[in-house]
Amino acid sequence: MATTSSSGLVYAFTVQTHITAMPMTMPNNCSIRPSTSALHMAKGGVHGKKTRMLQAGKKKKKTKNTAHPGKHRKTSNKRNNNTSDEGGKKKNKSPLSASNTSSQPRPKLSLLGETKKGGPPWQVMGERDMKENVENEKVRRERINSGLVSPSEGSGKEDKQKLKADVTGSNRLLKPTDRAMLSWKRFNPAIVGSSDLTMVGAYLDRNLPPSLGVPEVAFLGRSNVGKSSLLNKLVSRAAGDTARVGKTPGATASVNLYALLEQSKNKGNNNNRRRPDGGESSPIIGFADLPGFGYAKLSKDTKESVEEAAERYLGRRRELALGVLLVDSRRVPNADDRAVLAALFDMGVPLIVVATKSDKLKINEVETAMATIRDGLGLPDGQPLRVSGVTGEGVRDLWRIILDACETRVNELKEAIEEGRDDGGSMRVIVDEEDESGDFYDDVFEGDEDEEEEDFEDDDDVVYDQGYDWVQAESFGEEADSSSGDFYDTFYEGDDEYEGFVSNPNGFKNEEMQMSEKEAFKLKNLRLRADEMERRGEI
Ligand SMILES: Nc1nc2c(ncn2[C@@H]2O[C@H](COP(=O)(O)OP(=O)(O)OP(=O)(O)O)[C@@H](O)[C@H]2O)c(=O)[nH]1
Ligand SMILES: [Mg+2]
Repeated sequence: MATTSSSGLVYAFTVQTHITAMPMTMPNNCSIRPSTSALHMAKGGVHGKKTRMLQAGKKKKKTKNTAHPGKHRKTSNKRNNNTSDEGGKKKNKSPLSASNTSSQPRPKLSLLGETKKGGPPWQVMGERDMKENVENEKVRRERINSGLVSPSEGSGKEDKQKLKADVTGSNRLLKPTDRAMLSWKRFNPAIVGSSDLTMVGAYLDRNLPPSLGVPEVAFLGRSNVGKSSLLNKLVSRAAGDTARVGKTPGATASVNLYALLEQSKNKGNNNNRRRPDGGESSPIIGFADLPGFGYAKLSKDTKESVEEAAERYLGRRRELALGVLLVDSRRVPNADDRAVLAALFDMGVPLIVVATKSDKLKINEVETAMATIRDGLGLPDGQPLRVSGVTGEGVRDLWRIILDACETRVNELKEAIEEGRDDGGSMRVIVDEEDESGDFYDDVFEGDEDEEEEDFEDDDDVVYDQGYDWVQAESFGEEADSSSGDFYDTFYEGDDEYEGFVSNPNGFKNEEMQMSEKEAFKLKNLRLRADEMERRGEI
């Protein structure tokens, strides 16, 4: 029943009369380049010949392209683990471009949202697949009725065993040390709270922020576009629940790294930073709030170092799963926006463009505003995604895209490791041996199982995969009022010496069991659904 992806992970289990798990390949499948015209509108051009990434229109120093080509190749290849020394042989290459290295594979660039015209960008199962599933189920039932299969198969026992074997098998493809990368899979945005987000630090030096060992999502866009507010909104599920994501002019003048922590059973209690075994909560997704570009008030030097920090992060951060480019929904995209889009594209960073402050648009302005951004940036249908850091519009969709992108990035890294293109590096988090018992996770998951039963009782079309059942959760996305801004005062306080996460993984010793239980539950749910279809005479 469960299908494994080409890279071995058990993938999306999409329900809606869907009996078979489908690979969730959204980001790679949706690969699309921005239209050529849009790219060429970016000052400096697509290939970065004349532009630094965050400085649209600025001329690049010649020496960077000619005298030391290898320097930039090294930079650009970090993300893709490319050690080729052919740098400089080809002309017109972006110093940040991984795409121009011929001999090494690179992650496919994706602009999310291309999958289905008019439909959500994450739609993964077409009508044909659904029909096929229904046909398969039909055949299975006929076989049961005609006595061709054993009662145990009819009761789903064999299916369950196969499912378990599939899940277990694909889990085994991951080394225990890699499993920490999958922690986000159990994350449920429906119950996230601001206390789950912690600042790791602000970085403006030559080094990259410390690795959290988990996939990361970067927010970038013009200054004041709403990056921090949106990040806030992602983790603030109720009115007044605001994370400490900074806002003072130029506050985001460094790469501010946040960690979303694993969720504990008793939500909303700050003391739950500690697990029952005394260890600290581990991160499951990293969020980088990148410096806003186009911020006129910064001095030239500061601006340059800020841009360099962002550029370094984007070009080298191997765990970067998704870039979220924010544009103000009321404005026409400018050269900066296009240059950043082109640079991200060139670096092979999967990308979603979101139009912020959608609450400020009147209903009759929405369509035109979105079309203006789409045309201005050469985006595919379905983009930009409309979001509001005030009302929470688009936040659910963004979460889904983020989680999908995390999955894809983990798979890419895993493949790279398996093929010897990557040594694992910082994503290989050391597993704490004391966690072997898995008691903590038994405890956590006991409660979740019940929640799931409730969620899937209804007859609505449910589309979920790998625990993305939050799509249905009613508690999610409560409309909240605007954040006051007071909390920004404490933005930098006390965070300087933060060092909780880097070597604090806990692995998923019990993950096999949890996943097979989860899959078994889904199977049960599918059977109920199939029964209902049969009752209605649909199969
Ligand atoms: N109405 C409305 N206002 C918003 C929204 N998002 C942000 N704002 C406001 O826009 C201003 C800038 O928001 P920030 O989130 O600080 O923007 P930023 O992109 O992080 O800015 P920098 O860190 O300076 O780059 C603040 O006054 C926010 O309250 C939104 O969705 N709707
Ligand atoms: Mg900010």
